[in-house]
Amino acid sequence: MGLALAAGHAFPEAMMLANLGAGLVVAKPGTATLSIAELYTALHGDKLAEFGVIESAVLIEAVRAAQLRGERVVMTNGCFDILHAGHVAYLEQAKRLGDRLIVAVNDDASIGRLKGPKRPINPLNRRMQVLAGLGAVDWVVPFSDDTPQALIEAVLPDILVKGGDYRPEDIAGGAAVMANGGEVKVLGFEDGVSTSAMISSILDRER
Ligand SMILES: Nc1ncnc2c1ncn2[C@@H]1O[C@H](COP(=O)(O)OP(=O)(O)OP(=O)(O)O)[C@@H](O)[C@H]1O
Ligand SMILES: O=P(O)(O)O[C@@H]1O[C@H]([C@H](O)CO)[C@@H](O)[C@H](O)[C@@H]1O
Repeated sequence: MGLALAAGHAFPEAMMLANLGAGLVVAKPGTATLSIAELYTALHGDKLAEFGVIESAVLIEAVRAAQLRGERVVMTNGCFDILHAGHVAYLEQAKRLGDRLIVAVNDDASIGRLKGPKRPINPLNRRMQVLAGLGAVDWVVPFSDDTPQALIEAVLPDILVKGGDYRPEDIAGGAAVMANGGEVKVLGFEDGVSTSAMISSILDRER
């Protein structure tokens, strides 16, 4: 309770935290300690167990809890309109850099502005559903801006990555991640595979 008051919490909130902490400690055998991560998880309950498609406010809480547990959080972003082998290879490579992988996905209007009015082929919910089904992916979060900069600045992952078609200095949000002590990495590139190439190939065959 003293710690909560010293951290600036009001009296009722400090009492609630002290009570929650006491409940956790008495459930342990003998003389026991309590970590901030344990208190945080108890406070936020089931929400932090969520994985898959998630809204940004809940994601930020889940990331903070993961980082308090000592987990390294990796983040990337993109359109992922028609998922292909290049995407899967780079997402698997991304996951191997840490413990958790977040994929931020452009919403439909954002893709229309970026890639033209005939895109996306697949709507946001379907694109997010496919990504969430990959073993390498922990959380999928949508964003509606032209770039994921604001979202990345709020999430502050430990490692920010993009595929090999990017240069580190062109990666939106990279400066904020590095200023926070994180890393920015460009991963491998699977030659000859892209969503646009798949669409062209289908159109050629059907002509
Ligand atoms: N062939 C590939 N190998 C590795 N990474 C890739 C490849 N293609 C795309 N990526 C990565 O996947 C993410 C999403 O890219 P995006 O959805 O634009 O794929 P794309 O196939 O290039 O699409 P489009 O052809 O519509 O531009 C980006 O981080 C990009 O670096
Ligand atoms: O699918 P793309 O074209 O790789 O995804 C874009 O990535 C951009 C990149 O993060 C710039 O550094 C981003 O600005 C854009 O919104 C798409 O997510």
